[in-house]
Amino acid sequence: MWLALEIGNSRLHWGLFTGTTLSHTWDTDHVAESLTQQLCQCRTLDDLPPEIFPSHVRNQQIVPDQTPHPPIFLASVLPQQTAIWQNHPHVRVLTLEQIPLLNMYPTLGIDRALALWGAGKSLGFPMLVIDAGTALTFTGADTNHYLIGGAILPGLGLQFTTLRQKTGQLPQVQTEITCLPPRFALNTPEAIQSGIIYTLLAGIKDFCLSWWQLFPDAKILIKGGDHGLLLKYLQFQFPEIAARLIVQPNLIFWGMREVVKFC
Ligand SMILES: Nc1ncnc2c1ncn2[C@@H]1O[C@H](COP(=O)(O)OP(=O)(O)OP(=O)(O)O)[C@@H](O)[C@H]1O
Ligand SMILES: CC(C)(CO)[C@@H](O)C(=O)NCCC(=O)O
Ligand SMILES: [K+]
Repeated sequence: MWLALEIGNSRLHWGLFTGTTLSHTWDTDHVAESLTQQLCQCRTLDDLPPEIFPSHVRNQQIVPDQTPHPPIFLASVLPQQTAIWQNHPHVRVLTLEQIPLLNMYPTLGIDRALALWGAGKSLGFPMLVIDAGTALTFTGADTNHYLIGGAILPGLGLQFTTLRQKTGQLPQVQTEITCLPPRFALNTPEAIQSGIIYTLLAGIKDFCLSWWQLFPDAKILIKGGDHGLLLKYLQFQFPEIAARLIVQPNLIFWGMREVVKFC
């Protein structure tokens, strides 16, 4: 048994594995340093506090009582959080060197590399992964596992938030709406929704088409906290693109499973 921990920009993503079987996933808030010190004392899974091992997972009773604390394999894009966790006796920090993708550059985010590796190893290369997280990223590799590259932009939530924070009179607007706003809007909330959502959808479409120009028929997978919303909007606006995207929220854990096999 082992735990997979991805430290994302907004929150922590956990996976509980038995060998190569991913039995549960859950998300928690980032933890304070004081809590990780408490975590270092935990000897069994049951000792873990509910902030880390929530009751809805514990109550599944997938873990026998007194199960010794399993190793935690950690992938992080937050150096400060990595520093807090790396002294934990059960934590093993994963690095880019452990991922067999070719042509990686030194500052590539490990979340991008792992998601791409997990996707490609499971469903085949060439592969493009769209991660609709705090940041929205595109990351692709060819048949030879050679990183073609990608792109990084502010994610859906961040676009709304920064617009409010960096202007004097723009309000916070809902990111979740039931139907698309009018393209040419006559009120502020809908003007913001129109601007962000239509440009984001056009951008995603354009990246997908460019990918299929390079690799016709190649797969594109989508993950991340905003994948559901974006896919819903895409279905309204570009249904033929939406129909070709494959949703897989657990790509990072698939990537970690591939890498941990060899640890
Ligand atoms: N329960 C939730 N808590 C936080 N964010 C959520 C939640 N549900 C959906 N989201 C959306 O998910 C986005 C963050 O995505 P995700 O949880 O994949 O982030 P992350 O992994 O921390 O970020 P990243 O991997 O980009 O660093 C936010 O824009 C937010 O709107
Ligand atoms: C782009 C993010 C923030 C997405 O989580 C992360 O992968 C990261 O910090 N990447 C480093 C820069 C890069 O991937 O080129
Ligand atoms: K991510």
